[in-house]
Amino acid sequence: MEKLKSMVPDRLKQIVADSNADDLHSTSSSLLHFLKNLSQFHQMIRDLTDLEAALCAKNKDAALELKQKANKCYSHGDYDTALASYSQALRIAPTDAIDMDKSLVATLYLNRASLFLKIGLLMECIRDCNRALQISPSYAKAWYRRGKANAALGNYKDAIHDLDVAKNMELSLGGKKQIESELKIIAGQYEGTSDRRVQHIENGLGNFNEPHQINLLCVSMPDKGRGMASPCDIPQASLVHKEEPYALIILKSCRETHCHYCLNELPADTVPCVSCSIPLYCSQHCQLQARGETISYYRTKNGIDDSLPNNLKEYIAEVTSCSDSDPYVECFPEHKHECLGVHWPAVLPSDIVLAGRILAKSISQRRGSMESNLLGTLNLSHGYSQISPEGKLELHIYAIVLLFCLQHSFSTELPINGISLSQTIILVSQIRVNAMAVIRMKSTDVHCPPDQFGKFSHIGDALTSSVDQVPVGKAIYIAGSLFNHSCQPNIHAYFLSRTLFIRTTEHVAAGCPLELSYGPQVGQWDCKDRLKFLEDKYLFRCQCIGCSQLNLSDLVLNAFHCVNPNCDGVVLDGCVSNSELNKLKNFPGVPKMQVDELNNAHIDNVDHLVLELSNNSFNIQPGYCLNCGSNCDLEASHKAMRNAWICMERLQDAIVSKEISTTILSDASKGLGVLRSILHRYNRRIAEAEDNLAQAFCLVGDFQSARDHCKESIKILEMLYGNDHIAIGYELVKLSTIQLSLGDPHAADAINRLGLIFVRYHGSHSNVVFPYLQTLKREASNLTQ
Ligand SMILES: C[S@@+](CC[C@H](N)C(=O)[O-])C[C@H]1O[C@@H](n2cnc3c(N)ncnc32)[C@H](O)[C@@H]1O
Repeated sequence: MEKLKSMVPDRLKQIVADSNADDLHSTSSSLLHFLKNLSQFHQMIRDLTDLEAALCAKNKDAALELKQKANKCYSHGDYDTALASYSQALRIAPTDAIDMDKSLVATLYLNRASLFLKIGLLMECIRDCNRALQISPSYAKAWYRRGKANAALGNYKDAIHDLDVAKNMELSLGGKKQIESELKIIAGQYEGTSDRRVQHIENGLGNFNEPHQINLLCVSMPDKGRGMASPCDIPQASLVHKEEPYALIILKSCRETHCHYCLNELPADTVPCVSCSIPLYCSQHCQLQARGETISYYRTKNGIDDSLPNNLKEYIAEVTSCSDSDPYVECFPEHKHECLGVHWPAVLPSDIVLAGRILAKSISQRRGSMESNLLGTLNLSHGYSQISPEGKLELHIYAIVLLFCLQHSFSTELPINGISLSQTIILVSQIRVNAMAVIRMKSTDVHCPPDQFGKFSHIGDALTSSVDQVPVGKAIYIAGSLFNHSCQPNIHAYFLSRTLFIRTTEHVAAGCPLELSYGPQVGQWDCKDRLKFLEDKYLFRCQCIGCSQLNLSDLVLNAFHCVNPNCDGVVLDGCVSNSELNKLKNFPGVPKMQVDELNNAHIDNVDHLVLELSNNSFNIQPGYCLNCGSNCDLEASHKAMRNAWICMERLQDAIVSKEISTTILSDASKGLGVLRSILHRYNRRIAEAEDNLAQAFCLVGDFQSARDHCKESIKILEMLYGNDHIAIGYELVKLSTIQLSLGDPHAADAINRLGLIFVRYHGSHSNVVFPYLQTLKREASNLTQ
């Protein structure tokens, strides 16, 4: 890309740099004309679309090699490597490949099923047997393994059926005898037990039904374009919006860990794409939705003996039909056009591949050339004119490259000309402004990751955990795109599988705008950092209340301590004070801060500040205490802060490597002392340092110190975010697990409080979004019993 960009003549670069949304037709045509005459451009397209050169095509020889490696590791007891190798072999094995008279894919599923049986992953074993049987219904060994796993699950009736079928399919006399003796044992176990049948369901999308009856209003806002507003008073934690994505894509960083369709974490029994080696799915259901095809399309000859009793024939039919839990929902198979073994979808940036999915959907829905009203249908805003000259050139080139790649799937249905190119450029600009980051909540044990059953391990009596938000995908939600941003949002967006849910986090009065955060929030960053982020990433200058009116958090978040030891006032840095002054300039004459807010914040001696505010003569000067006016040497303070922070960075590295030495810990504790002496007591860095020390003390097993630091961190965050913010909920997870480790009964209060915060943000979905909540509640009730 960089090379192509550098080859564009300056004259053309200038034309593109000056372009606006209305003349893209001509600028893109000029660039297309130039690139079409460039051999390097054609080479790049060949590299991206040539089947021979692609790394994503299936490869039988490589799959066989991996199968051998996996078998060897399995027999040597190296189960982790064996599992990884079977899964990789499945990923690259051509679906129609035959190995020793059997479907290679069916054999690989069976071998992986044997491994799952060995390591006790019984449901995974059964699912893999089902997959092998869907391809080869007369595969005796697959019926046998299935029977063993069913027996181990206490699912005796099915186990007997499985082994009965296996006995009928087995050709060797010795094999038949062995199965017979197993059958006798299982029949003995079955006698006297009540018939309980474990459901063999595939992984797949859950059903998250919760009705929402509020029809929101789409209104026009003077400074933000269209936006959503409430037609009536809406109570806190109400579900106000639910939507499936128009198009969605997984982030590159999650390709190996999350399902490419539903974006849930991958189980051990991953299902690969049927015709290329890129996507991994959690189930055949997801594979089918994404590709429109599953392995059952590659079924070998049935080979079922007609003389089998009818009940067994019915049983075979039931098992070997597609065993997905959810019926196939007719939808656009979003990966199909990418799935030709070519590797442009793996190489191009996610938003370009997402644009490809939207274009492909539009072509296949209309079965004709790209409709001129595609963008009208989406009706999304874009910020093309605000994009930098460099960015505009890149967008032009990507649009051309994408259309050439897509033409391999759609040929004449997709003409490449000024019209299609200008639409693609606008489409990518719309994606940049409107795509939502799909986030998953991830709980991590400070000591070890959860085991394969999702349980958290205990080290001694310690159970210490933290919660992170991990972006896993990007998606366009058409109605969801109409919600504007606020750094002090009153709604919260979250995702279950692919579905977007939006919930109020406070009572919203009729007519009020409903605004969510596109990322930055008051309490997390100061105003200048939030404005910069939103301008860089979303191309707009934020007009939300947090960025236009003074608030306590923005003043103290990055502030220094007053040099006067008796004063608790705020000393602002140059750039912070500029952005705070801008708020006053843009909104003169309005009392910006509530006296209550300041009093609640327990900042002593703030009367002076409040007085000046209400007189509209508020004077913010960098380096001067807002309370007593003392001057602080900002340069020296910065230097001292940087030095102290070096100790904290060493501690952070040690936490990552889990090697905490006494020296590193004591240096970091001293560093915290320095930070406390130079930074304002509600400076966010102190909270971060306290949190780092809490984690480090957890790791060395000093839970009392960990608890003290965690509490200090929470006190600061409460000041910055407010008491009931989700950020406090995350910190309470840490605090409560430390308290549980100590047997401290206050854990129950912390868990109760965090439960209420999670309900405020996720309503009835709290336990689904954060399954660990139930574990915590159980632990808390054990403690109080
Ligand atoms: C996802 S769209 C939201 C809907 C948009 N207002 C519309 O009319 O389609 C994002 C765009 O809305 C506008 N916007 C959203 N939040 C804003 C805010 N806090 N301040 C200013 N503009 C905002 C910006 O133009 C931004 O690029």
